[in-house]
Amino acid sequence: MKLPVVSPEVPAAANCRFSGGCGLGEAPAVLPEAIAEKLRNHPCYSEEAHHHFARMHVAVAPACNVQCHYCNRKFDCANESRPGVVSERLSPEEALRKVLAVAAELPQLAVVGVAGPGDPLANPERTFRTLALVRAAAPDLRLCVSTNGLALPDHVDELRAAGVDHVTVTINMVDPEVGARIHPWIVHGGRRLEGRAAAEVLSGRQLEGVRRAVAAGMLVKVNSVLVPGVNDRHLVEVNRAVRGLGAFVHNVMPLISDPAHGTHYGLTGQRGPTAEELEAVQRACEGDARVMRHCRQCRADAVGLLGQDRSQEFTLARLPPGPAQDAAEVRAAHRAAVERLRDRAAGARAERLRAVASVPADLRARVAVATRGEGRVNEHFGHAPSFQVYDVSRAGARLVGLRRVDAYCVGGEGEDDALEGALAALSDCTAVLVAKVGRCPREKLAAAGIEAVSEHAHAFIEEAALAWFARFAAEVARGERTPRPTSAETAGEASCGSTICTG
Ligand SMILES: C[S@@+](CC[C@H](N)C(=O)[O-])C[C@H]1O[C@@H](n2cnc3c(N)ncnc32)[C@H](O)[C@@H]1O
Ligand code: SF4
Ligand code: SF4
Repeated sequence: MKLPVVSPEVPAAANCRFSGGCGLGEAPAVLPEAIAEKLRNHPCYSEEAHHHFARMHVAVAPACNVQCHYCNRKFDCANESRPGVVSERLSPEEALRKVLAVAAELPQLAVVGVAGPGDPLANPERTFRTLALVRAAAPDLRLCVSTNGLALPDHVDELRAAGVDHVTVTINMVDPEVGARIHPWIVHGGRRLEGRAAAEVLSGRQLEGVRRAVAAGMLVKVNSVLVPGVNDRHLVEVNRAVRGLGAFVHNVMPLISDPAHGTHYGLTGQRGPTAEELEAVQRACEGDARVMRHCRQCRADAVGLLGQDRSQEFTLARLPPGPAQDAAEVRAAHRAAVERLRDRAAGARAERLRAVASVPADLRARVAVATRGEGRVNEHFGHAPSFQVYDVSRAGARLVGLRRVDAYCVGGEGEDDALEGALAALSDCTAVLVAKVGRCPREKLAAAGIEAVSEHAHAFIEEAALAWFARFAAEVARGERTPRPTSAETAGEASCGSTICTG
């Protein structure tokens, strides 16, 4: 098999000290080197790394020891990207074949994770055999596990011995009354527990698992699913508890709820949060803690850069029949190229900030960005399945979240609805930066007060955002434009056009 060539035009990573994630531009200065090293190329733990490094999930763990009201793993659709969904389950040996095939094709691959479709630690033999096989065959790849935490206290030593240094634990509550409304039952110690008793055991084990994993030197990310009316007010307490135990980053994710998924929440009409509700909880949790805002809520067999799922290219039937080449040297060259560009971009960023230094400190604007990854404005408005949303000021561009929409430019009867959905999802933005946009959507965006900006196509996101912001600030200064309040400022005024939001 031919090895892919590492492009010298690897995107300028360090255009970014965006907050959230880890703000890796600053990381080496403020974090111990051992931690900065673990962040450098992990796309989920570092907002900046997610532009340049890929992950893959291997679906070796079908069983689960907890039931969540939002999860149904029986439903599969190749086009759907959401947790728990897989096209095929793998044996550990098949997983290794797939890892090596992906590693040979994707120089950006940095992380292999087990994230289901059930729970990795409810399938310990399969999970640990997979980790051992991958470790032996491709030791430069990071290993990562995502668990509900029920069995975590029993496996921390084994995880560490397996070379896992990133663990994600889903914690939706620390109050069993709240927990009973999210997790109807668990199986623990060979017994099935229900309701409050189940939630009490689950919560105790989750917190103990986090404590032990941190003590063992692992970086712990906590995922919380935001369920409006159930744990929205409670997640600040969860945040406090897990920070107290040393969790590194908190990922507050919106509930995905649809009757077609056959989940309890879907069938009972429990809605997901609006973009504003999600942002409000993330802000409340932020304080001095790290909050992840770039999570894509991936499938349990996701492959590629976040937001660029290539899982269907790497199904078992499509893998090369023989042993795939492990292209470790190509991955190392990619890492080195990104490092060089990080150094260069750090200087370029200072220059870009100087260009907006005279903008009033209190002027800010919210912009949406259509991107396919690599840190660039490189997606057509009508093809974007989601937009990254940034708040821009003279301090730089700060990611506030991801708005998922139905791509409207796909033909068919739903086009108008999809465009309306996108307009609603971006209703608190002043501009949308795109690689291209048609005349009709441009006019509709303008009528909704959103400027479609295509002149920075293929530029790096912060570079494009600041260039647009400099022009916007000049127009505001001349009295030609009025700054628009963001949804956080108008608290609930805007509605949400997200496909993950039924509200
Ligand atoms: C499918 S789970 C697999 C790992 C493990 N069993 C767990 O729950 O952490 C991966 C992540 O997806 C989240 N998830 C599953 N279904 C979801 C849904 N409908 N909406 C939002 N998050 C969901 C889980 O809470 C978890 O954080
Ligand atoms: S613990 Fe994970 S896999 Fe199990 S039901 Fe909950 S979300 Fe699904
Ligand atoms: S679901 Fe979120 S945390 Fe997990 S791999 Fe995808 S982006 Fe990363």
